[in-house]
Amino acid sequence: MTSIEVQDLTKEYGGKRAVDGLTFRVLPGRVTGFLGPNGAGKSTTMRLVLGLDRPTAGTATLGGRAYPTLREPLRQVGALLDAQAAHGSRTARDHLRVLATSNRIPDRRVDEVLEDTGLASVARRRVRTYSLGMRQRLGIAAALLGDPEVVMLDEPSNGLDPEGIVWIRQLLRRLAGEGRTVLVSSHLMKETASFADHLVVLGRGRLLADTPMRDFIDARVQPSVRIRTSDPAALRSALARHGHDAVEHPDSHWTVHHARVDDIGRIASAAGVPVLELAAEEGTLEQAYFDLTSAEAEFTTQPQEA
Ligand SMILES: Nc1ncnc2c1ncn2[C@@H]1O[C@H](COP(=O)(O)OP(=O)(O)OP(=O)(O)O)[C@@H](O)[C@H]1O
Repeated sequence: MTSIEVQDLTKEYGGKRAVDGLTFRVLPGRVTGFLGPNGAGKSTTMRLVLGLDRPTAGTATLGGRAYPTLREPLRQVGALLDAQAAHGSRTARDHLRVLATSNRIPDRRVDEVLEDTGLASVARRRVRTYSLGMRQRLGIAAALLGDPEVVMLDEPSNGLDPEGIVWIRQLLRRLAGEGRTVLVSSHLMKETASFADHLVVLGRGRLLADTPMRDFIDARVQPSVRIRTSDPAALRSALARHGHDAVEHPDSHWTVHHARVDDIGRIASAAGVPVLELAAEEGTLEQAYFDLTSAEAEFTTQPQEA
């Protein structure tokens, strides 16, 4: 199977570095979430991998080969970069047939991907009548047309309805399960957490993290414990005796920060505190991401004077 290799990659636009000495690999069999603030260089990196732009320095290859040297590129890598790319006056089916013919892909794949992306019933409508979500689906259909080993999608959930969001999650998991190399950029942290195994995070064109998603979160967010009791005074003093600080919430549950659920359970039980509810609160990708990128954002929102 094919991986994406980015090596010492740099891209300057008019002296400004959009991508700055990047090195990472995207491996087959897992979904890699591609994260970073606006302007971090995600789209530029994808464009460089697809040969749509030339690097100032370094290389971006697929299975060791530069995109322009691939003999039948759509069969090796499918990408969604810009959902507006399809010609508005064509039907979705014609758009895909043109792509299939020019890449020597059998016509039956057109019907398969239309079916896969839920567009079969609207395939004879002109693309200009499509909603943003339908265009996204069409872009994904085009990316999958050549049954490629590598799939790169730039913000695929954009414009999708709730059902579409569940669909894309399942699609990405399936593609990775089939052993493909899947790179997906997104600004939606809950979404990314639901489909990614691994993360590559950029900030100002540089690599900030290249790590399994679970490790990324665990390294940055301390776990906490949620607990509810009918005897708050007893809970508070039992926790205090063990050096834990607890915060009470209006709905009468408590959060114990920097704590593990096993330890808090034992403390409560040993002190005879009646426990109505006890749960581990895992750190979220969103918390970990903000922890990493807060100092890196290219555009930070300035508080407005009232
Ligand atoms: N064709 C171009 N000409 C000049 N500057 C560009 C060009 N393309 C990208 N840039 C600049 O390169 C930087 C990286 O942009 P890029 O679109 O790759 O970021 P991104 O991480 O994809 O951002 P977003 O999350 O907003 O899509 C930005 O400062 C952007 O303005």
